[in-house]
Amino acid sequence: MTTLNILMAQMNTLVGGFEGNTQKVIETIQRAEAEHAAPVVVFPELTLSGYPPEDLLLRPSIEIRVAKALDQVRAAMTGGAWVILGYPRRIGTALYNVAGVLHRGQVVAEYRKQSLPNYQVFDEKRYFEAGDEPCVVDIDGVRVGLTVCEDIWEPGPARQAARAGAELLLNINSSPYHRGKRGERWRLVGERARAAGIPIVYVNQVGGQDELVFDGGSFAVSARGDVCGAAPNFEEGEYWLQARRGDTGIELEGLAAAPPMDELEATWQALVLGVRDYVNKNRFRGVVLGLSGGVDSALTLAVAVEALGPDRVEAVMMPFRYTAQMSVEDAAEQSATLGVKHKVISIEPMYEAFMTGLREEFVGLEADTTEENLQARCRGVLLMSISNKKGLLVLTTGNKSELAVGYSTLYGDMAGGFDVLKDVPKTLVYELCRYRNRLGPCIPERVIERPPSAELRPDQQDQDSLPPYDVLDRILELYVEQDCSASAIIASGMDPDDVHRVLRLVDLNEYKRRQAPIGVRITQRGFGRDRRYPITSGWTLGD
Ligand SMILES: Nc1ncnc2c1ncn2[C@@H]1O[C@H](COP(=O)(O)OP(=O)(O)OC[C@H]2O[C@@H]([n+]3cccc(C(=O)O)c3)[C@H](O)[C@@H]2O)[C@@H](O)[C@H]1O
Ligand SMILES: Nc1ncnc2c1ncn2[C@@H]1O[C@H](COP(=O)(O)OP(=O)(O)OP(=O)(O)O)[C@@H](O)[C@H]1O
Ligand SMILES: NC(=O)CC[C@H](N)C(=O)O
Repeated sequence: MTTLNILMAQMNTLVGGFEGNTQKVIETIQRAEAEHAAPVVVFPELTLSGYPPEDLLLRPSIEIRVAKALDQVRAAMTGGAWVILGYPRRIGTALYNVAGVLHRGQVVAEYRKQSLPNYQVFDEKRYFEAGDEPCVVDIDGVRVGLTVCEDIWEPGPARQAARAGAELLLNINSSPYHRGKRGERWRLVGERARAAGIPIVYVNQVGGQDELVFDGGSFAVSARGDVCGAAPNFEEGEYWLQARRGDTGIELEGLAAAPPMDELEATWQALVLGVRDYVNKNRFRGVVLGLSGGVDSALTLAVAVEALGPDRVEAVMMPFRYTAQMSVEDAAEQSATLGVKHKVISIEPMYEAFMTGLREEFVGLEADTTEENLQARCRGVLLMSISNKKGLLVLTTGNKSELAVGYSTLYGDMAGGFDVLKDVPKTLVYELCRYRNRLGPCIPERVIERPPSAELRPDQQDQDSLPPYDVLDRILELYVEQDCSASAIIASGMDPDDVHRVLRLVDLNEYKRRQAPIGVRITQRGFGRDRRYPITSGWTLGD
């Protein structure tokens, strides 16, 4: 009876980092060969280039880099491993997203991805041509079919592989996280396995890449469609399973089930991994942020410390005349609890200096949001100066609800490099704060309990100018994530005035979002690559 020892290489690659990625691939193959004579080592989609390589795929030297990396892998294959590896491959004038099968130093087969995703954050038709053929390889007596990521989201390719004789399907992936995606994948791949009548091994990459977080969670599904084992989410690792020939076909076993993870924990992990990889892969020493005593910066600090450790995180409280004493105290308390460097710098002198400089310009003009924005801008200048001097990335703290309605100041609290909560609605910010505090002391309770305020004028509260956050977030979810019209949102029971006001703000503030830093995507519709609206537009608002 044939047994294949399959290694799921749930790897964290660096986009464009061919040398490092290749080295990791080689080390993984060598470790696998030390365990078994002829292991099947399965890597994620576009392993050598990382995913998504975007316009690096258009650079003339891409082929040379891929060829060099492949040569290095082939030369290092001194044992009996079968390696399934992802890379871009030019054939004639066309570029394909391929899964190559390497054995004894040779590329013995190449499968060309057939379904090219071109929606949400995906843009593969800009770069790749689609393949149209199945690829089935005999690996030690088992007929193994190959597919690449989006292929499994459509019914065709798995069935096609089974018709071509595949008894087992290996699907290599670069599948980013969004809330609920693990369940979606399990159901979908289960259906495909049942329909094709063969088991499927699904190998995903892990790690942060700009706004995307790949959550790993590689898994195996039986021909009946049942998940028969899963690797952990959000962790790089190598996980073995066995494929054996049973009475009714190939059976998968030996992969333990990773403990279930609820969606709040998964979201927390996604934010942490997103920040860690962005900071480390861009070689920052650490991060700095403005800590106000409010929930957004409190949660941002908590994520940063989990991602990087307290020694790489600095918090700066920058009080002004409207800052409550409670805010100063709470910020200091959280910094002390987490053990981060905490600095207090008053913005009074710079604010006064700016107002003095503007005095003549502003003669006869009423005080308005200009003065409020100036406070935020003084803070932005201080944080960016600290960033420049110390090589620390400035984390901004704006959440999805604020970014949606433009409730933030350009070149003020929007100044910075990475917005941790960019895709986290305010109501979820609160849930995440409570989740974090259940793990151990972190955010002072008072920060979570008090009504949110930007403290830009006396006694200001966010809810003075916006509907309550639960209402706001419901409207935003329907409009931004589910593409509902104003009338559909009103028909769902929301107040018409609230709906019109919020939708108008969302549409008007496209210009602001276009200048916002990137941040971790955790929903199916973030304010990043998957929402592209014109700024200059004559479209009737809200329809
Ligand atoms: N279409 C367009 N294309 C390009 N630029 C455009 C533009 N429309 C306006 N602008 C520019 O943008 C400026 C207006 O934007 P900006 O300067 O940001 O100021 P603005 O949006 O007018 O004011 C900021 C708002 O955010 C609130 N806020 C600020 C800070 C923190 C928080 C919080 O709670 O976290 C809330 C604050 O209370 C105020 O309501 C205009 O003066 C103009 O220069
Ligand atoms: N006194 C302050 N000291 C330090 N940073 C501040 C201060 N006030 C505002 N900031 C920075 O500007 C961001 C926007 O703050 P603001 O208070 O205006 O709104 P917010 O969205 O309610 O944020 P938070 O919940 O963190 O207060 C804060 O998250 C923080 O990074
Ligand atoms: N790289 C891909 O083909 C990813 C597309 C796929 N639908 C996913 O999100 O998992």
